[in-house]
Amino acid sequence: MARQYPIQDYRNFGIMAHIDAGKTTTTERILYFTGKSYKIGETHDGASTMDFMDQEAERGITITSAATTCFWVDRDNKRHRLNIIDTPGHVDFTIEVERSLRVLDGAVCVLDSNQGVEPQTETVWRQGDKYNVPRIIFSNKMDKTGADFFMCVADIKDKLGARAVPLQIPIGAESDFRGVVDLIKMKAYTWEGDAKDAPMTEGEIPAELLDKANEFRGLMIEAAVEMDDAAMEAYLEGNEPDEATLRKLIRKATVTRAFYPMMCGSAFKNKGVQPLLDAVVDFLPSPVDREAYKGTDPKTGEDLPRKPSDAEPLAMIAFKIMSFEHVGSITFCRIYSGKLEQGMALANTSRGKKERAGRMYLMHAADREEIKEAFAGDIVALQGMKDIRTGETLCDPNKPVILEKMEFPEPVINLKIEPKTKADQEKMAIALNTMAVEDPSFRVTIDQESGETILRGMGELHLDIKVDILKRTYNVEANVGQPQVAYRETLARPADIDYTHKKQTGGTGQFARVKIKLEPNETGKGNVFESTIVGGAVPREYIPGVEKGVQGVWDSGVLIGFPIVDMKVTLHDGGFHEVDSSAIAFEIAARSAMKEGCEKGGIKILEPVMDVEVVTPGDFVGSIIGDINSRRGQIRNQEMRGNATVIRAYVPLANMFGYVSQLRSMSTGRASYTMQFAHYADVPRNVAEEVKAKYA
Ligand SMILES: Nc1nc2c(ncn2[C@@H]2O[C@H](COP(=O)(O)OP(=O)(O)OP(=O)(O)O)[C@@H](O)[C@H]2O)c(=O)[nH]1
Repeated sequence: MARQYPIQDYRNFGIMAHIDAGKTTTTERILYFTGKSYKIGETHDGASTMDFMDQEAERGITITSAATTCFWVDRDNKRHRLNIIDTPGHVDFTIEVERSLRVLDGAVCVLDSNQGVEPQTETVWRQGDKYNVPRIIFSNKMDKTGADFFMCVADIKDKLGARAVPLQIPIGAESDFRGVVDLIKMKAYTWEGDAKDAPMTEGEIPAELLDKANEFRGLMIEAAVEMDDAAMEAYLEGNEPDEATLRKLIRKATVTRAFYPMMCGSAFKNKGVQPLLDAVVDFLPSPVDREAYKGTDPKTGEDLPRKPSDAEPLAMIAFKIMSFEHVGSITFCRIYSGKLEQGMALANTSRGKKERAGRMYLMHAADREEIKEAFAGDIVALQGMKDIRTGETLCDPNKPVILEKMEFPEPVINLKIEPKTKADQEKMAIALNTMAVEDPSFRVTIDQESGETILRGMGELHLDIKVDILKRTYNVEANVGQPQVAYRETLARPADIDYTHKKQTGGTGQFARVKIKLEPNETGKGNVFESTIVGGAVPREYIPGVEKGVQGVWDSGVLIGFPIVDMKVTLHDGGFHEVDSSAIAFEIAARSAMKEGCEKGGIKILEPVMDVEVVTPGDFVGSIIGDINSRRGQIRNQEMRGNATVIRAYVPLANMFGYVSQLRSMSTGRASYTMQFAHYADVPRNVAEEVKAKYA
């Protein structure tokens, strides 16, 4: 069967926003208007269709990024296939935002018209910049008290340094918000009442808005004609581009990110959503509007870009793995090139494994549709993949390629967890394994010495939710410890060690001698092991044993039991015994040499430092700054955002526990904060003593 929809008519897009700007509501209205969602669910009453996990519905935030397929008919009666990728807005889940941005072609950035650009709007905006994602801005909540569209336009320039070009202006605001003026058509679109089935009525622009509409239409046209010399010339001669040309120019500007079209409405009151869908189709890129996707040849390491075409060999990225009741694990993939058919053999080139395409689905908001084949540009859900992780490439085994990888941040918080019974122990192991596969920013480790299970994640809330899932979805009874900072250890000074491991107790003895040099590596460069042995002082087959010993010490740490980072180890000499040497002997020797070397060179403790942003009314600035200082924080800057003050600071994570409630009580609940991992830094001497006393 051939493809049903030309790739040019696909729109793979996401919706991004600060928490509570209305992303979920906007998504649901889109699903309603595209005819796929039959019931409008409100986020906070648990009936939402996108937020289908209990934990999300209860907390009223979106954690998972589900992909949803729907269709929109444009003004020429052409059906377009929309794949919506939901992205969460909470800082603890930036990883979800990043992975969504990696696989979508465009995005709608939802603002709260009363708040303008909020801290997380800024974060997701910058992430969008990182992945070159074209965007449309939707100024939502125009019905809310204090809603101000023009403030939002200015805010985007001030805070994001981005050029927003309104394609609409609002008709009324706050409780008087009635609709929008379309500056391309120069018509008014209004909705009578707030019902979801209220018809959209086209009419003339209200007289009192005509001047403003003309002013903004002028600005829009000026911005658009910059995209084309002929159009610019014609415009300078007094000829405005016609409607079709204007759309074409705006599309070009959007796709190349010359500017960001700006729309407005109220998702909640069902106003402005249909024009937003028209804009998605008119201006956001289709898969073919983006450059060829970067890839490398797994054998040669050479560049091997893949064009968005069915004629190219199959290549896709697994961007999300989720388990569903009765179905098991589902792998969401974006097909970049080629055609996928049921039963096809696949290569996971990132992992060097074979897979087979079993059942395949298109996911709609509440149901799924089984399909037999899929094409370049599609987002498909595959059932029954054997061994795959987020970010890995699946492709035609005869035309192997590895598509560009995703970056995952290191977890900064640890949580000890202890199952209550033996039965819980077994359930927990299976559950944690599934959860770690689903979320690459969540890791599980078993402490080698104590045998304890440690959950590692991006923040308190992140791990809180994992524990919740464990208890409720998997029915595991467990005792949970206090969240702990994920410290790191690193070498202070170089050290050279000559170590001999010798044992002679009946039977075969053990012998291994290693000479290793330990050096601090550049910050952030990670651990490196190198062997410069040439003359066979350590036979080649024993070198992996040495590396294993070194790695073991890196993993377990030597001072406080946290992993060692940024250390370079060079094996440059050694010795062996014809009979008594073995890989194990060399591993033991390397381990002891490492411990001796770390002691000689000295170990420093590193702690994660967070980039914290507090938004507060002016009255509380003094006490908030005082408090940050007392948390060993370092104020970076302070500026006004609307009528609020924004304080940015670096604060050690260790001193951020329970900050929510402290901030709340300092500001009578009016200040809010967000934070994300910034970097690791040396722990001051007095604090190091405390940390040692606690963990050593
Ligand atoms: N007045 C008004 N309220 C809205 C509008 N859109 C959404 N809301 C409300 O704002 C709140 C947050 O909306 P959500 O859609 O859950 O926002 P979100 O951005 O998905 O939030 P997270 O999932 O937590 O990131 C809810 O109480 C909505 O009912 C709107 O257009 N006008």
